[in-house]
Amino acid sequence: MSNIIYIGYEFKVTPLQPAVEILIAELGYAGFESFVETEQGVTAYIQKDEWHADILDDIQILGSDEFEINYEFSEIEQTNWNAEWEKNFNPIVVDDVCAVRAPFHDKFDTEYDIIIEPKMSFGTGHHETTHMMIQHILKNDFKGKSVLDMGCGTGVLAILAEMKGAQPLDAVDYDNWCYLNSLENVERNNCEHITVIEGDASVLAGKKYDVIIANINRNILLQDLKTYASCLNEEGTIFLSGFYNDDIPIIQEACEKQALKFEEKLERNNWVALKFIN
Ligand SMILES: C[S@@+](CC[C@H](N)C(=O)[O-])C[C@H]1O[C@@H](n2cnc3c(N)ncnc32)[C@H](O)[C@@H]1O
Repeated sequence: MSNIIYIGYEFKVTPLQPAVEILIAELGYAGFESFVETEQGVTAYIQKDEWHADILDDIQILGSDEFEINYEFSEIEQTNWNAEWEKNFNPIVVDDVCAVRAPFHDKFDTEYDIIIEPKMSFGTGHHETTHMMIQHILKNDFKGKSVLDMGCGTGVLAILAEMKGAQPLDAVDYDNWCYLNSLENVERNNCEHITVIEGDASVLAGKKYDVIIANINRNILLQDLKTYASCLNEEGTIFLSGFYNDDIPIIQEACEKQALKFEEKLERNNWVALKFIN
């Protein structure tokens, strides 16, 4: 079991919406990785290693006159966290086709039914970027394709890609907790073709894929795009998310440098998920 220490911020928000939604989006961008919506607002978690005293300086909604937002924060033992999460995880259904739910929820009558126990890792499908990446996967052909899910979180995207016929698949995350959680979820969903790897772009040397899925964040994508592109087979496809509309020009420029051509954009709440082909 990983011994990562988290800092948890309990935000009390009045009125709740749309403030909570905006707050979660801004905190995600600042490096917070998990969120539990509560009756009074939201509790947000960030790894202690990623935290710094000015972490909330760029969270603009905290300065808004339209909402009252108070917060307290404290260090959290990761293991104390699961029960709270379980109480607050609602299942979601994307485009009436793909359900993402916890083991304790009833089964949905959808074509794809993914069971995820995310605990501390990102990827319940609640986040706009996960939702849009699921939409991209649903719309595209994965039959017989080799796939890399970079920054796999819970493994949800690799699991859906396998359900759509992809194989073999690598699901990579540098966070030990996500690595362990993806292993669990892969097994829970009876996936047989996914190899879960703990690491960053350095584990990709010499590997080749037909499709790369990377929902991470703007800076990591800009840093590692060249490596991803070098792993893409001819006529391959790459899906990128974890950034905002305003970031499109810089991401697109980086992709064009790697001879990747823009194909499609999905957008939710100012977050985007882009498709490029080579
Ligand atoms: C936004 S979450 C996406 C999770 C999941 N793929 C989804 O769509 O819900 C990004 C994930 O990338 C991982 N990550 C961040 N930087 C990374 C890096 N340099 N290499 C590998 N994984 C990374 C994080 O640990 C996190 O699990």
